[in-house]
Amino acid sequence: MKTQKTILLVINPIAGGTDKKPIIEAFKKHVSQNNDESIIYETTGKNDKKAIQDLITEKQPDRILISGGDGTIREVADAIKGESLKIGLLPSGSANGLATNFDIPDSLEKQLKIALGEHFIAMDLLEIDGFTCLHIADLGVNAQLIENYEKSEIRGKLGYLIQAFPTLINNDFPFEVKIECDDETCIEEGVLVAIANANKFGTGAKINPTGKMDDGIFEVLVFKNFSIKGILETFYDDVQLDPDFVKVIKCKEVSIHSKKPIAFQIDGEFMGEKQLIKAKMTDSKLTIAIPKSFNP
Ligand SMILES: Nc1ncnc2c1ncn2[C@@H]1O[C@H](COP(=O)(O)OP(=O)(O)OP(=O)(O)O)[C@@H](O)[C@H]1O
Repeated sequence: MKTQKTILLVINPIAGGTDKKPIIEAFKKHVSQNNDESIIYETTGKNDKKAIQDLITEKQPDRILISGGDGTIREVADAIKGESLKIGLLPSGSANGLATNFDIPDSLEKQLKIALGEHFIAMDLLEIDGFTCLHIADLGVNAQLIENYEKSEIRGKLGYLIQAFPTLINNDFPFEVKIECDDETCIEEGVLVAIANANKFGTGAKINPTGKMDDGIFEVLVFKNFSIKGILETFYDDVQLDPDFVKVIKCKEVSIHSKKPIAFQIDGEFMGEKQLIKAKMTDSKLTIAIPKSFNP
């Protein structure tokens, strides 16, 4: 009988622009302390999904730890779709929206204990226009902000704030959308339409306080007001879900139509300008090791 476990680390060497040696060393130490076997796969940015799938077939790992940003987690989620493999998170990207949602701590030692621990969530996975979405996608002001931020030189929250003002003065906002959900169709005007499985943006702002990540349902949120103060509070603080400010629709499938092309993003990645977006809840779940204190 196989008693020794095999733990695969998928690590993105360029994520967050940081040196990954300390992560690799700490990973090896923790795995060997448990008398388990460690395997390391460094992503290349080309054909990683296939390489990860081949490694899984060959080595049959018991768990996959992921060190990178949301892009690397999405790559692994796509590679293991339909399999019941457990994953753990060692966030090291410039954007770690999913880890922020699970309150994963900053300390690498604590991250490793959680990632190799026995407390899990079976997280819902959304499919939006053929792409996997882990936590939040949106149309409008936030996606525009991400595009402007990607083009700018200033990083971190300050970079977002500096970009916020020209973004908000953009003539495209507010915009009108037709939303066709499970059994509801409505026309709304807003500055941001979010499709949310999670509660928080990568900035930590709790935009969807009633959302649960394992309930088989997602929320469509329409932020209606064109108020700079309201929008900034939405990004950086917890929002009050005042129905005058935000409409919330719970559903399993949605089509969102806009008369004009509007900036769109999935999990912090700018996807271009879109007029039609189709999102649905999938049957796949992602089993993720999370802190014991996390209450989904
Ligand atoms: N060795 C590599 N060289 C160049 N790009 C890579 C490499 N490995 C992965 N990538 C790319 O890294 C991206 C994923 O990065 P991820 O989101 O995990 O980290 P990040 O630091 O948050 O990235 P970003 O700065 O784009 O937000 C993917 O586009 C992937 O193709």
